[in-house]
Amino acid sequence: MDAMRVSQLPEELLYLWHTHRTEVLLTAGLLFAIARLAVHWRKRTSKQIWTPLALTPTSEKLLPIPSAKEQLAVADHYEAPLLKPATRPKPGPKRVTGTRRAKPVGSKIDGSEAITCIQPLIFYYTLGGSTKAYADKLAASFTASATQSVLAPEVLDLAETEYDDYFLNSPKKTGTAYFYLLLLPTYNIDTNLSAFLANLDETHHDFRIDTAPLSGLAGYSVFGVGDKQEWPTEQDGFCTQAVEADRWMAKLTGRKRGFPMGTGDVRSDLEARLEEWTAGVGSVMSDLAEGRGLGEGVAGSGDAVESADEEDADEQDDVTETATTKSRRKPIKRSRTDDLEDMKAPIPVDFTTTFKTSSSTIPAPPKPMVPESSPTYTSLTKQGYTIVGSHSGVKICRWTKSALRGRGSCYKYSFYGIASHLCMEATPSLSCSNKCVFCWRHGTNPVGTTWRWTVDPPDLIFAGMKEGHYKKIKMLKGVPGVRAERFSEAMRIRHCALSLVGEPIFYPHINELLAMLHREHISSFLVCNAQHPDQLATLGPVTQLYVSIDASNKDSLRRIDRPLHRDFWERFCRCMDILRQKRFTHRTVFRLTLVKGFNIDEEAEGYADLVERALPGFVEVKGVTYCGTSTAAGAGLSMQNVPFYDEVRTFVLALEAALLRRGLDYGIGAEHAHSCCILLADRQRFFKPSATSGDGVARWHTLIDYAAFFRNLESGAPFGPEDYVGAPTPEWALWGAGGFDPRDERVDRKGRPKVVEVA
Ligand SMILES: Cc1cc2nc3c(=O)[nH]c(=O)nc-3n(C[C@H](O)[C@H](O)[C@H](O)COP(=O)(O)O)c2cc1C
Ligand code: SF4
Repeated sequence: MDAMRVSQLPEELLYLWHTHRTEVLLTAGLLFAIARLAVHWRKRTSKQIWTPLALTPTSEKLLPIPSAKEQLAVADHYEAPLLKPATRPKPGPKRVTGTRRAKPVGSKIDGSEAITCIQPLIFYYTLGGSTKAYADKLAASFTASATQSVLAPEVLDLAETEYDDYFLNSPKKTGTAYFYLLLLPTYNIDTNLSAFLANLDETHHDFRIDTAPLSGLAGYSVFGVGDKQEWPTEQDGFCTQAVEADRWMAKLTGRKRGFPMGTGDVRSDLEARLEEWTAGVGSVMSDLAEGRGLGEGVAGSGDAVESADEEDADEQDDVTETATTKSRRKPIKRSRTDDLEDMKAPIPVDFTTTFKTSSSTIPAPPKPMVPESSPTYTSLTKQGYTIVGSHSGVKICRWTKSALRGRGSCYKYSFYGIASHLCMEATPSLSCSNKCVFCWRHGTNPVGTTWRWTVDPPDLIFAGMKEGHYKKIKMLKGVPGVRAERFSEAMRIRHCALSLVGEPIFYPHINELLAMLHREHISSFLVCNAQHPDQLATLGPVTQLYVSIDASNKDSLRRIDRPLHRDFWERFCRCMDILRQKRFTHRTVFRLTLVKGFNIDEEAEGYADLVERALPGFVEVKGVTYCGTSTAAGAGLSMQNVPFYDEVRTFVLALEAALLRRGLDYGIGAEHAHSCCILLADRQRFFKPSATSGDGVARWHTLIDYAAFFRNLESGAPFGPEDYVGAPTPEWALWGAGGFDPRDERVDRKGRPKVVEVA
């Protein structure tokens, strides 16, 4: 029986298994999981508590848990992650944190190290000996004027100079900052000078060397000695090696051109040019010694706003320039608004928020038009305006910069002989009584039919304008291509265009301001908008008096000028009659700004009627310049409204014909294709035989004899525009010749030479 039960046991077990296998398996799995968890928990606990510190004798003894401080102290050895969960390093480039310190460019001269004196070093190169003689003369002049802060110069012959000592590293002496003066002739043959220039080039491009190894210098300036008889212009080769040296030095010093490069012709003006340059360089070194730096706008020494052109030039000069060098300056967004006068001032500024009209019946005391604390003030200042007093402004126009670089003046040079680098553009009233569609200011400027602001005295305005203008000119001294002689000339204002923004005639003391200009022999061009007949009637002497004629009839004028005065047409017509009277005492000009779709089509006859009514001496016809702002676009203006030069020409011919039909003898006296501007002039008065030529041939005489204007004015006797007619209009400015002075270099937007095409 027992044996039988035993034999049945496997079967029973199998049966039990089949019946309970699920429970058995589940129980086993659960037990296994509990066991695993227990083992795992034990491991963690033991790791946390029992792991001995490295280098500590191993023992089975329970060790105390180290404090956080202790853990940090042994961080290299202790396995910290269980106390502070480890963060996995993110894949990707290693991130370096911390503050990057800016390299102290020019810190020596900007005060991080005390500089007690400037040491000028005069480098020269010579083959024939003349440049050495000039270098010695320069040294003698600086030695004579040496002080404790600007030392007597050392003179170094480049042929005997170790380049690496001076052009790879700059000399170092505690408390001394060095200023390099380079006097260089030009040779179109291979000389040591070519090797010197090649060395500068190599240093700049050597990737092992900082791109500006000479940035520790206080500054530098180059003077070129050349021969204009054989090499009349820079393009022909005049002083090209000096130009090249100047360019390399700008790069090697981190743009520390202390004074514009000077050039002199050995056969004519060298002595005079060198004298000017010496004076300029001398004053810069004195400024440096007195801690005033190189001046705003010169890289490495301050505000670079006005040096935007340098960036352009460098891009064009050196396409391999590194990002490091470029990143020194923020690219400056150029607006197309530089030629302010052309477009009635085109930068949008919100004046409206500042001047809310009071609902009170008690008249509020007058307020400043543009207070210093206003956003308008900040905005205008940022855009390069200098706000003078509380309602006047001054700004350097792009033509002034262009003329300083020998790249041409504005149309007023071709028509009237005004060199742009001698001209100051300003206004004594930023406010106006129109909202012209082609003006950026509409709806945003302080407008009004009467003057309702505080009035600044004219002497304050005049002094502030000059100060602002000269300050801006000085900012340009480090800009590449600025010519030393033009820079020196620019430090004496000869002309003032009162036309920047607003309505100059609105200023209650306009006559006093004009008299102040004239007393300093600064000629005056005043532009007004034919809305202030009373002020026009009482206007005193002006060298040239403009009236903007933006439309030929009432409807068109309302559409385009959007005047504030209800009686705008009556005012306009009265101004025409006053101008007719004034033609005997003033040189009067109509300025027509052509806006396609607004005031060109079929208006020639209407304009001819206005000319017949006012009989201006001249009619300037100019295509509008689109300023590309949203405000202009909001006024319905786009590039489509800018006429082509051909269209301006066609219009002028139509106007000339319309005038002739009325028996008015006007003809085309000059043109400036570059500004899309053409000048019609009264033949009776300005087309005549020249007094100087003596050949009896009649010629256009649109230029002004400024000296004669002041002579007449100071004589006290009555005089008229015929009394200060200048020399004949230059051949290159006449109709069909284009109007660009061939002595200037014409360049495109990138500074490349441009071929002048004329019809
Ligand atoms: C062979 C030769 C080539 C010259 N090439 C130029 C030139 O390309 N551009 C220029 O402006 N002057 C040129 N010159 C004029 C010299 O720069 C000028 O005479 C200068 O005063 C020479 O200076 P130095 O006497 O110190 O050597 C050249 C003169 C010579 C003799
Ligand atoms: S007249 Fe003077 S301000 Fe006007 S565009 Fe010419 S240079 Fe500039």
